[in-house]
Amino acid sequence: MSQSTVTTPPAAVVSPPVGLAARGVNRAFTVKGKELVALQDVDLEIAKGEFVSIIGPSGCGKSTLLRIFADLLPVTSGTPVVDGVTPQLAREDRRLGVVFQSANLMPWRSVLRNVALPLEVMGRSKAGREKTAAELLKMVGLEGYEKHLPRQLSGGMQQRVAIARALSTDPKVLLMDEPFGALDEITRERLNQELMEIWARLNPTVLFITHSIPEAVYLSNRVVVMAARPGRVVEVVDVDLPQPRTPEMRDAPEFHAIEARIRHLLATGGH
Ligand SMILES: Nc1ncnc2c1ncn2[C@@H]1O[C@H](COP(=O)(O)OP(=O)(O)OP(=O)(O)O)[C@@H](O)[C@H]1O
Repeated sequence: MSQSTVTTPPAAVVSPPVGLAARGVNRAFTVKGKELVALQDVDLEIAKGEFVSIIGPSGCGKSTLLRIFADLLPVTSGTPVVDGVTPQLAREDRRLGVVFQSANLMPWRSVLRNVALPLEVMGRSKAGREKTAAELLKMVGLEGYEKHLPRQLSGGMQQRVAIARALSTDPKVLLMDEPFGALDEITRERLNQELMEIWARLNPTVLFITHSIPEAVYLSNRVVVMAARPGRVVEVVDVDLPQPRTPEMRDAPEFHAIEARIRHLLATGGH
């Protein structure tokens, strides 16, 4: 083969590996005979290991998009990609962890046995799954609470258990739907900090839904701003702040400038 026939490698080889992607994703619902467009032409590429938040008004399709990635909802058209494969494959291969606003713990199971549940379903040995669960509980700051029942924990502690459970299968992708939305501001900021530490340590791809602009800015590499009717992406804002994030950064002018940009996009819907 002569030099002149050597071609450059295809783009797929040189572009960063895909953590999450939506390619031309549409999702409609029929409500009382009328079509409701929950997501219109959503295009999004999130690299492996990136932390991306979604913010937008109620009904703009944030949860719909997350549910599509979680394989809880099919698309009407378009292609969702999770860790390089389909949502279904990613779920079956246990590459996905999901955390919702409500911890959804089993009330009769101890904290340890709640965290170990996905591993139990996978058929992991009792000793193995309890060891993993205990390590994860330590990581989320709940060492010593293994034998407690969920009702004996505060809301913030219950969400920590839910995060530990989502991490139990060592997922490559973590989908979080307003996980701290029901918590008070102090607890929320503490959990933001802990989540940052977990992310730095395990480096999963994270998609995080929030209604809080400071939370989105503090946690993320990028913030996806959405608008409603039809649900669509308005702009993806880069958060050009150094890592690791520290609480003092919340008071920096750069932080406030990014917050102001997002607030403007939310107010105008990008117009
Ligand atoms: N299963 C469903 N059947 C009919 N309509 C639905 C269904 N799920 C969502 N929708 C509609 O799709 C739109 C987007 O809903 P979605 O829950 O994704 O919004 P959201 O941005 O997450 O809102 P919020 O911030 O209030 O949680 C809304 O108008 C909602 O009513």
